[in-house]
Amino acid sequence: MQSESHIQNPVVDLRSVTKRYGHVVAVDSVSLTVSEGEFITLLGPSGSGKTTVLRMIAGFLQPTSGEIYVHGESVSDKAPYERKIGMVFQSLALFPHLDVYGNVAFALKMRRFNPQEIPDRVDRILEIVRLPEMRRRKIHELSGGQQQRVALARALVFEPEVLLLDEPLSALDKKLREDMQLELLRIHQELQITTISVTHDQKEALVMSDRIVVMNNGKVAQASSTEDVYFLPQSRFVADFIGETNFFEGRIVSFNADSCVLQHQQLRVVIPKQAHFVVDQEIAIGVRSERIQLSRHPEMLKHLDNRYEGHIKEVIFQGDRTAYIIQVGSESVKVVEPNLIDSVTYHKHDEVVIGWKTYDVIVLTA
Ligand SMILES: Nc1ncnc2c1ncn2[C@@H]1O[C@H](COP(=O)(O)OP(=O)(O)OP(=O)(O)O)[C@@H](O)[C@H]1O
Repeated sequence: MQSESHIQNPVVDLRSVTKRYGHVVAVDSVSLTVSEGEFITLLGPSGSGKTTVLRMIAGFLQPTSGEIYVHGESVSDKAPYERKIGMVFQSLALFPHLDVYGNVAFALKMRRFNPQEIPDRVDRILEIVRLPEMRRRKIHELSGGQQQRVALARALVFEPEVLLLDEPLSALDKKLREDMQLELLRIHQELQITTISVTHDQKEALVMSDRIVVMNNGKVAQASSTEDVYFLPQSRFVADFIGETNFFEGRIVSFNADSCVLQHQQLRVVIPKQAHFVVDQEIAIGVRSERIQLSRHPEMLKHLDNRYEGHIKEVIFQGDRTAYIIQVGSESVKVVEPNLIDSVTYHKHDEVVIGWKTYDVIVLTA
């Protein structure tokens, strides 16, 4: 799935890595190359194998088969502390009896840095995570966001080649999590450290990453740039996991110049033509909820290739936007609109027309 063309200076390279626990295949033949300075995120539902991949890279777990390389060298026989990898866990794992300085310095002492170098190194990294004045505070005297920064400083202070982040922001409330995402981005831009992060929060993955690796059942479902994962999902799983998508399955019934017509029950949908399509072929398509236009007046959507009449079945107010469930024949279609005025535009039972352009249709290949 991953295009090899953009890979420059590979830092971490997983080659057909599998991890089994008895009959459970936690990670199933994952191959992935991470370039120097890249920020990639492993994204997927609970149990899809994200943490297992990260723990194998860190050296806390051994692959059942396959090989992991860091800077071209196999790391199979290296203990975690020999791998030059910094890691921040969800639990942070800070030492409560040590102050901020002691926690950060610990990472250097453990790696036997010259004691004379330690104070300067700690001070430099505390500047970068913006905690210099907190040096002598105990961990319980810090806010959640500040503790997060200490954990990050401890993972970065020995200048690792790779930074691994295992859901480090998931315990924070939404506002703080968003602030810390930007903070992490800033630090990543400043240090240019190759980073592999794990999350099941799609927004976090989209905000932070250069590339997203979507995992499902221990396998890589798609590894692409953030924009491609969103705009060009390759499978129903990816289109469903990231963003909100309406799916239709049907048969191709006819062809036009650069489009063709899919029959899905009573709905005829004009979709972009692909070279391999033939009449009667069964395919699945998706249409993002935010791409569907909605109006009370059929003439307003006259210009769209795909137009259907229906009525509002449900209104779900979400503050900045409203989701409408619209009954179109026997189908329920979800449409999302931003709230641009001080009231919800449509109400239950309203007769409406919905529509979308041919190129708003995502053809799902898998
Ligand atoms: N020590 C273990 N023994 C048996 N099965 C395990 C073990 N560790 C993980 N698994 C299984 O391996 C699979 C992948 O687990 P993993 O923790 O990597 O998933 P994850 O995507 O990180 O999930 P989450 O988002 O919930 O942390 C799951 O089915 C899990 O139950």
